[in-house]
Amino acid sequence: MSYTELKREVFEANLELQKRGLVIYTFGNVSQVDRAKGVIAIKPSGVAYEDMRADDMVIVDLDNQIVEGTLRPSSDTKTHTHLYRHFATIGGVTHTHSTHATAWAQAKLAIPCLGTTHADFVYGEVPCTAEMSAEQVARDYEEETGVQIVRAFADRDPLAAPMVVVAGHAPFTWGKDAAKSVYHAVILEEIARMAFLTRTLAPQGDLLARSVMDKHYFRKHGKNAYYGQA
Ligand SMILES: O=C(CO)[C@@H](O)[C@@H](O)COP(=O)(O)O
Repeated sequence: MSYTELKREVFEANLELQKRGLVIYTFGNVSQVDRAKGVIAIKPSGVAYEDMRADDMVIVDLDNQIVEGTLRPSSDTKTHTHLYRHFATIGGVTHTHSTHATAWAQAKLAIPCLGTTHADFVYGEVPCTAEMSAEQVARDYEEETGVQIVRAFADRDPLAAPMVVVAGHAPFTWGKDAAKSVYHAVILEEIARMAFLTRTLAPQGDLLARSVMDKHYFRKHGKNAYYGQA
């Protein structure tokens, strides 16, 4: 894929965030990796969606060095590249501050699987990362955000739950490409809203029965050796 094609795909995925109501002003960012070239295209930092053009997307290598572009890459770039380096199967990453997913992140709570809507997309809970140490924050907040996300998936397949809420911050999602990572961001905000409302109605309510979760998730995604550990 040429840089022009990569930037176009990432540009359109970023615009979809705004179309879906997941971001305001300059919040959030989407990227996509070209593993053959060892680069990503990512939204420029601080640029409003309505002012953005495809050529504004910044090409960065996986060591966070700018390869092409005149604008500053997103301030979250190091989190994106950390995920590409550690999750070998992903092709796109999305970060938003969508309201309900961010509320779960700020509450430092994983999003429980309370219904089949959740189970259609995520096997088990949507994890919440552990809080960072003061040393990690001082060292490099964005890189350490990636570290915390990878740690949250130490015993989970990142494709079994292509999303996470970062404690005290907001959600990150991923997928096979930028468009799929945005799709997962839309799904995450909806299941986060449903879980919040469900917990408001029934604070002590039960999780979805494991047999029902298995049926719904495996029907859509198939079963592999990973499952049974979540
Ligand atoms: O997470 C944050 C800030 O907490 C960022 O997503 C948000 O401010 C957008 O930053 P960028 O414009 O991508 O540098």
